[in-house]
Amino acid sequence: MNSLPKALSLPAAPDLPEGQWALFLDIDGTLLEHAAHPDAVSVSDQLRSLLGVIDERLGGAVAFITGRSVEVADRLFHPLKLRVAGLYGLEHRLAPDGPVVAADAPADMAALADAIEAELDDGQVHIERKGPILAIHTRAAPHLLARATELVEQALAELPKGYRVIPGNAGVELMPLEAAKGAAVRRFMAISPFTGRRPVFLGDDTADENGFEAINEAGGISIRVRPRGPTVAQYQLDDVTRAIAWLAANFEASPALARKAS
Ligand SMILES: O=P(O)(O)OC[C@H]1O[C@H](O[C@H]2O[C@H](CO)[C@@H](O)[C@H](O)[C@H]2O)[C@H](O)[C@@H](O)[C@@H]1O
Repeated sequence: MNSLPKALSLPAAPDLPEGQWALFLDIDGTLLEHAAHPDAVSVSDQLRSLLGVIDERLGGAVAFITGRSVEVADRLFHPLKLRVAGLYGLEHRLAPDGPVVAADAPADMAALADAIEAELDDGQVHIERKGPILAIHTRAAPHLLARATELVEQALAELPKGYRVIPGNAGVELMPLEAAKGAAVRRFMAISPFTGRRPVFLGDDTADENGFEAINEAGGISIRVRPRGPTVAQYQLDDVTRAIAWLAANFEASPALARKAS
């Protein structure tokens, strides 16, 4: 990853000029407010319907790029079904009704998860087992974040090469190197209906930085929601509410933007 600039104050995301756009969306912290537990988030009917309209307006050039699995993304947004790169790109569904294709991922982390859980020995820490990815959520026990990070770093040192640790939002995740949002964005940009369009990516986390890099390289627009640390994103939006309002203003409501759709 490029070295990140120190500046935290970015210009606010501008209104987009007329053009052929492709839209990539992170889910948690970007479209959905954070909740105490990963299962406690909810999707409003308005958001579901907004995304459905945008998908139609952009001729299907819309994809979730998320750390959630494709299955969980589908469940959250049901009955809306979009294109998705799940597990940070370790799996993807390139067409809404197409198959979910999974990378040859390294071994399941369940045993490691059990060991870390036993070590933390605290009912308030939630360990999310996502097959080859392990997420430790300390939102309900912030005092355990440092210890959780230490345990995951120790596990990383003992694993074969090919993994990395990424800070999450109120937690930490251990994942294979192949799990990278930038690669997921590039995969979509190489196929219809994304190819030839200018990409926009909204994300809010450290794991989104890699996606922002791919977007910047492609001459697109990278937007970090509520930036709290260094970022390569070009623009910012202050919170989830503003991110959704920006999406609506740029891709749904404006008659000028209706002309942008394919
Ligand atoms: O790439 P994203 O779509 O942003 O997903 C990142 C992770 O999001 C989820 O965890 C985060 O959101 C939870 C619900 O608000 C919150 O409880 C947790 O503290 C956050 O870290 C999800 O559970 C992870 O699997 C995703 O990787």
